[in-house]
Amino acid sequence: MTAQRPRIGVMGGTFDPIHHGHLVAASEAAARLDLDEVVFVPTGRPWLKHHQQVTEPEHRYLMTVIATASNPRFTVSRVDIARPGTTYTVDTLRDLRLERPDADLYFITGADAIQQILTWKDAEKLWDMAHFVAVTRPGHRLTVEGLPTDGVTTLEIPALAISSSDCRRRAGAGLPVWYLVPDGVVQYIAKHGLYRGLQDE
Ligand SMILES: Nc1ncnc2c1ncn2[C@@H]1O[C@H](COP(=O)(O)OP(=O)(O)OP(=O)(O)O)[C@@H](O)[C@H]1O
Ligand SMILES: O=C(O)c1ccc[n+]([C@@H]2O[C@H](COP(=O)([O-])O)[C@@H](O)[C@H]2O)c1
Repeated sequence: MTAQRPRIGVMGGTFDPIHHGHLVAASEAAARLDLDEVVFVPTGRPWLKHHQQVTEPEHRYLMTVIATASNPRFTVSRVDIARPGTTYTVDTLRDLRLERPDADLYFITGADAIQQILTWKDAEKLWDMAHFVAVTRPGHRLTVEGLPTDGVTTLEIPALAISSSDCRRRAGAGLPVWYLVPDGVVQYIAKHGLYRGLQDE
């Protein structure tokens, strides 16, 4: 009998900060697609967010570690923050495949991100590197029109109308972010004074 290849979810994001919407997306994808692990990959320099100020990678990485620490199936990778220059998913998947040649990768994206995927660098190469899991997100229509049908699975997940930009705005305005992000992340934001005095993006 041949051993089954490990099934690894990849949750890429800027995570500025990581919030419960990200965690529910990863948890639901893991349960429904029978994933052995979900690797969270904080971006280094996300090119589609060049119009906004992005918190330094080490803070975003540490918040992601704090948020995922209690889940034995969740891990965090430094591949994107360790690579100099702009972050592209084609490089993320190449690096992860080198680290885990034995595994099948499932890249998890929200409805907003999947809509843009054809504009991503080397988009045509992505379908051979991973299977894509497009999850529902409040305020965004989930459509996979024009994408290869065998390359993408759509998944309805519990709706959490949370965004990192709203969390940043709230923290900047002195409003609570309790229960939008994990408790340890609330404390990390306060400890390091993140998003304080943030201008409107
Ligand atoms: N509430 C949510 N429900 C489902 N998916 C989400 C949710 N929030 C983010 N995602 C998905 O998680 C991935 C990473 O998102 P990202 O780190 O950019 O967070 P964000 O909340 O969209 O940030 P920002 O508000 O700064 O744009 C993307 O694929 C995004 O679509
Ligand atoms: O490869 C690209 O060109 C590309 C463009 C935009 C976003 N991505 C990836 O999509 C994931 C979510 O990105 P974001 O900007 O919504 O946080 C993250 O892993 C990014 O690296 C990738």
